[in-house]
Amino acid sequence: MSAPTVTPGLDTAPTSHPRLLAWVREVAELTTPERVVWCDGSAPEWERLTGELVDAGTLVRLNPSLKPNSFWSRTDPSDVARVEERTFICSVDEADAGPTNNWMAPAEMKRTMTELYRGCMTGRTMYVIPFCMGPLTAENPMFGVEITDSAYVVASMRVMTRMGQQALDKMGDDADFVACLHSVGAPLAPGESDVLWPCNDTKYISHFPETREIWSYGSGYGGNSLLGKKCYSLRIASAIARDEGWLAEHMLILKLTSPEGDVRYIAAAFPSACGKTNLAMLEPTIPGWTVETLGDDIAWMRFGSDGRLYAVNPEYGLFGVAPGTDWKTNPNAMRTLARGNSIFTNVALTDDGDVWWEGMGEPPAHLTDWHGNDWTPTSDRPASHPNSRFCTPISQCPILANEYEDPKGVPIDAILFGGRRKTTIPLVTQARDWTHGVYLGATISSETTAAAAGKVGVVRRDPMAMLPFIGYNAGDYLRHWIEMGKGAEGDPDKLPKIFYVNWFRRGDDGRFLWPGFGENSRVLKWVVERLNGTADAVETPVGFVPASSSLDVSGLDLSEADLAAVLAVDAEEWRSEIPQVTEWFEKFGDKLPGVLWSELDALKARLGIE
Ligand SMILES: Nc1nc2c(ncn2[C@@H]2O[C@H](COP(=O)(O)OP(=O)(O)OP(=O)(O)O)[C@@H](O)[C@H]2O)c(=O)[nH]1
Ligand SMILES: O=C([O-])CC(=O)C(=O)O
Ligand SMILES: [Mn+2]
Repeated sequence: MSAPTVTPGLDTAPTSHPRLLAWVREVAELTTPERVVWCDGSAPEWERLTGELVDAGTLVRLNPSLKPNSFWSRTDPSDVARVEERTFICSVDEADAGPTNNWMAPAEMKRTMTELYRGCMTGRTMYVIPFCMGPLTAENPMFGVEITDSAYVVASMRVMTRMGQQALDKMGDDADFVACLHSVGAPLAPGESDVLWPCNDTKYISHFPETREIWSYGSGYGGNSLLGKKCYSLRIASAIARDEGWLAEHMLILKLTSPEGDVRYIAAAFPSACGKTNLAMLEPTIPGWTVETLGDDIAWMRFGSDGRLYAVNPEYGLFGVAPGTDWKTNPNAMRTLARGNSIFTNVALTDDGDVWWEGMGEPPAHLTDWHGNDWTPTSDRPASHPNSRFCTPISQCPILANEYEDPKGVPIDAILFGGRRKTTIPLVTQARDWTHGVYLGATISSETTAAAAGKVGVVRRDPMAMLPFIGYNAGDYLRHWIEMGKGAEGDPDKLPKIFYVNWFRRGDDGRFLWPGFGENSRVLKWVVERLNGTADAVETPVGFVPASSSLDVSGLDLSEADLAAVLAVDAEEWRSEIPQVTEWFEKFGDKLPGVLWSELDALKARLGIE
């Protein structure tokens, strides 16, 4: 290595952006890849990369007559979900990471990770992916560039973001961008053959909010490696949004049209694997209502000149939970996937080259499971991983709303918060006002799911469904939400109304009390009628719940007892939540807005405590 080495691709960049060129060179010198490839986002590039991944065995091409241009992949069994324990907010000041994030000083993290990155792309290709979150036609397009040594990441980023030459051209020579560095952390010695899913036991998902950089190492799983998604559009963007007076949220966006043709836009925040994709693509069971999709995971919301809050989905694809998705629960997802152009990860493979997962009706007599082993219905292990995912273009969604490409976004009428709780939380509750709504969001409780590594089913507080995604101090985040309640130019009347839903309440026998999925349209109808002032509600200590006659349950096979149980506000259950909420709020010290303590005090008084 005495003569200066020339890395193929390094000196033939399709851009003259000085900062970008300098950064790419610096990373290449550190990570020593075999070659550098600038991704153009073209169809031939997709063909080439997926072809190479098929040759390597990382992808298996599905039967083109069933799932055209689609692929099956299996990860290393240790690399199946987000790793919250290994996710860091490296703000200069530790206090800025707050009580809910892991923190390390930026210089120390960079020292540690630089050593991990040194030579980490040896024997591999380094890809440069210019991308834009949100429409390229936005007034201020939100650019990023991801460097990665994973072709799977490149292919997935092509589905999930607007990327390639179009983004690079739009960036010109001086646009700002979030620098996103990713490596699977698995260099190849000369002659060493690759494994199907390279990754490293050491993992870091690090964010530098001040310099707007992301460094990810050791994992190929989407939530850790598709850096435009959680890392940029939630963690980094939430810090930008705090500074600039907007919101970056873990929310779906949908358009709801009533039989009379009235249009409402609804955003909803539920924790990971708690129903956003399903609600966003819902097929209403009540006649005359239609739902159209705008987004299923992330919403960026800014005030418009009319004082209303407008939401844009920054993503270009859907990275959805596979298990539970079928023609009964989410037919629009099935139609989207039937159009092909998708990557399936950790689902099961059928003998005729299609995909299968739990919740998709009767299993076939034989499958290849997500470990690559033979599987039959007598097996005592699931064929798909509970966090197996489909990655598919949102443009294929048959009910995608026209407004999807509008850089201005859509004016939000209602925000739903929600979580997965077996008990306590009613099907739907309307907040008394914005501050009470922020209280409800701040105290969301939900059972953990397989979307993150760790124990499943543990109830935890998940503020605005953003616990793993707030890129700064969560106390400051809640204060920011309270501030947003003043509205643009002090006009709070134009703010969305806030509701809290729970599709997951169970009876004593363990079954879901509410049928969910398409039937959730009944709850959306009640929400709209509340906005219109036409539906009755009962005031309870925790907010307004539907009067039993005001929720449309016509044609629904639901007993009176189950309806009452799913709407019930049991004061005893709520009183037993109070110590947990108190403990939760105490975590924030003096960062917690005082009005949230006042909300808790008022709730205690209404529950007859003290
Ligand atoms: N019982 C019940 N289950 C639901 C309902 N909606 C969604 N689910 C199930 O919950 C799981 C997760 O749903 P998703 O819609 O993919 O969750 P998400 O919020 O988009 O998740 P992330 O992509 O992880 O952010 C799936 O297995 C669904 O089948 C519902 O209304 N009732
Ligand atoms: O980030 C992921 O892996 C998928 C996702 O939407 C979530 O976990 O909320
Ligand atoms: Mn999510």
